[in-house]
Amino acid sequence: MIHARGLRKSFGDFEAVKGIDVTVRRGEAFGFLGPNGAGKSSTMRMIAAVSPISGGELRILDMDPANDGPAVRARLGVCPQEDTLDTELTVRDNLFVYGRYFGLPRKEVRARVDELLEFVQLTEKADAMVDDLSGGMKRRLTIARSLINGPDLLLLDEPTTGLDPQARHVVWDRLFRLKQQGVTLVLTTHYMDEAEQLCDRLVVMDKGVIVAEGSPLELIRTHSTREVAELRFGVSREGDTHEALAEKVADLGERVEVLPDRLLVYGHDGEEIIAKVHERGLEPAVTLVRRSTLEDVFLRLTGRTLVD
Ligand SMILES: Nc1ncnc2c1ncn2[C@@H]1O[C@H](COP(=O)(O)OP(=O)(O)OP(=O)(O)O)[C@@H](O)[C@H]1O
Repeated sequence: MIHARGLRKSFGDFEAVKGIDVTVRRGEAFGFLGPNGAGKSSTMRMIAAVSPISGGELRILDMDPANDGPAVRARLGVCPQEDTLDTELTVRDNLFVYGRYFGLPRKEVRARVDELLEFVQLTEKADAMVDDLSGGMKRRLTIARSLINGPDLLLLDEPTTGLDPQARHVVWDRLFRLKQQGVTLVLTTHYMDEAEQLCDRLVVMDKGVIVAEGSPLELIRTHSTREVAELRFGVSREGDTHEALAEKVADLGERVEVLPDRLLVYGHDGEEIIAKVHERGLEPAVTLVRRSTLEDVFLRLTGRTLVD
């Protein structure tokens, strides 16, 4: 579905995407995970055939977006990061008008609109104006709009950014269903939980390059340990900076990370690590054992958290 080799994007002297290789296969959910400014949106815009590539090679649906832009775009569904719904139209008309842009016959669009409203659970809002919808509903409407042409490939740029937890789960549920229906999904996100929930395979991007690639599980297995013991210390005694505390527990795990508010000790058995911390007379105010996540992978590979 997507084949990119050495793909680059520059804005003047600034190189936002520095030669990345990406392959997306039919039917998979593929993610670009990375913090703000990693180059995810720039990549997505090239894939959507709306931004010319600055270098390398890119084929979308076995076509060249530079020469076959309209043909590529006709087979894509695009859910952009910003809300681009038409506020002067009703929910139903937003879909109807968009469907007509693709040259679909009226009758066919009408049936498709009803089907999509049902799918994104907005049938009851069909005649409401867009401004009267919640953020989550608007996002679902944008997803419905991106599906109007029955796309082979659906591109979603940060599909749940700005939504509250419940609204995010509803969007995830819909995307999950699309995946089950065999739609190829390509999404960008800076939420590691979103990447873990939805993506079969993903690349971790930072500063325009790909720093890791694989399934969420493979990435975690390759770049992190099974468990993580989180230690939060209260007001520390003189000399007990986080760095000093980190040294005192360094041998308890395979690796220790120092964050502004806590220490992360990576190892096989988090409970055992915490027991040993106590044995040494160190008394963290709060402890937590959890499994490793993609956030830990990112931290390992870049020395920063995704939120940073
Ligand atoms: N049109 C543009 N002109 C100049 N610089 C740009 C342009 N678009 C993006 N950039 C720069 O390219 C870099 C990558 O931006 P991009 O939007 O691709 O990142 P991102 O990973 O999608 O981040 P975000 O989550 O903030 O969208 C940033 O430093 C950004 O400032």
